[in-house]
Amino acid sequence: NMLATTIGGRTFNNCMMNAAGVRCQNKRDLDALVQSDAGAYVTKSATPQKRAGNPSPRMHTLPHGSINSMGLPNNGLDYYLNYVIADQQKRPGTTNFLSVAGTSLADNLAMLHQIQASEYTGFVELNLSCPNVPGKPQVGYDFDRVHTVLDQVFEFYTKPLGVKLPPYFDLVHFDQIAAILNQYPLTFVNSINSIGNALVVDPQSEQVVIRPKGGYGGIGGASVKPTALANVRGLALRLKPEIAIVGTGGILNGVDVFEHILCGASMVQIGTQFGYEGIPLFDRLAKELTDIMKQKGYTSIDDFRGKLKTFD
Ligand SMILES: O=C(O)c1[nH]c(=O)[nH]c(=O)c1Cl
Repeated sequence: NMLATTIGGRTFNNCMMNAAGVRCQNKRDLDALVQSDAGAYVTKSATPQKRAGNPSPRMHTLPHGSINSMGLPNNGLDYYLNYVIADQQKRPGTTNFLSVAGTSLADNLAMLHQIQASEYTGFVELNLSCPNVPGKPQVGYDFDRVHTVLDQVFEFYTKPLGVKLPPYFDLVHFDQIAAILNQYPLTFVNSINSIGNALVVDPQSEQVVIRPKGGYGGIGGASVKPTALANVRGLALRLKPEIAIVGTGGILNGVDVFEHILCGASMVQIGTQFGYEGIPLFDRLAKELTDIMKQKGYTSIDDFRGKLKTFD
């Protein structure tokens, strides 16, 4: 079909899925994704143990996007690992994404050892970009740390793995992170996570809109699309072809999916808008994207992936 895509030798019948953290924290949410037209699902980023996360209000939505400082609330790795293993037994041949976000290198390594030893055969998304754990810097902004983490992970981890990156805002940083990532057998890179530590103010109440960190949180939604596309394109132009790109950020409509693919994405993830719209989003986006492709005479996303033109 027109929306099929392949990453790491696995074929998905739809190049669209949820972004980690949105409507994917419990079995009910994940079952809804399994039943939907999404090409895959990703589970809420897991820590080794169940975690309550930051105090509420910790998420706020606005016309042009969302701000969140959830603080990694999740049911713990066992919950999600059991879910994805049960699902792969029920639906052999399907591939999904298990997201892990340890708050320390030791936690990340422990979780990956557990997954390596398990019968899980799907993808792992190693989240190096959570901006909301108080006192914890984003690994993705410390290039030496990224090197260390990936060195230690690939000492033992042999199953398909990708990393979730924060947005970068300097072409030199695209060069630097790509030079590191190209040294590893990564299956994919997911770009971007929310734009971290933004501040939303309510002028009427003269107050911030979320409790944690004095109101600071990660931004998602329409306003981050130009940054998301810049990162998808920046990585597509620099990463070795074996590393697929998952494009995340600012997708509301089919045309936004089209733009992410044009910039080099093989799969796209939708967060903020999926939070608003729920499961019907995937049918709407599939129809809108298919219509765009038909108007342009494309029959597969391979026809235009990465083919963004410049003026020269
Ligand atoms: O606060 C969160 O749970 C969170 N929020 C985000 O916007 N990105 C992340 O990776 C995570 Cl882990």
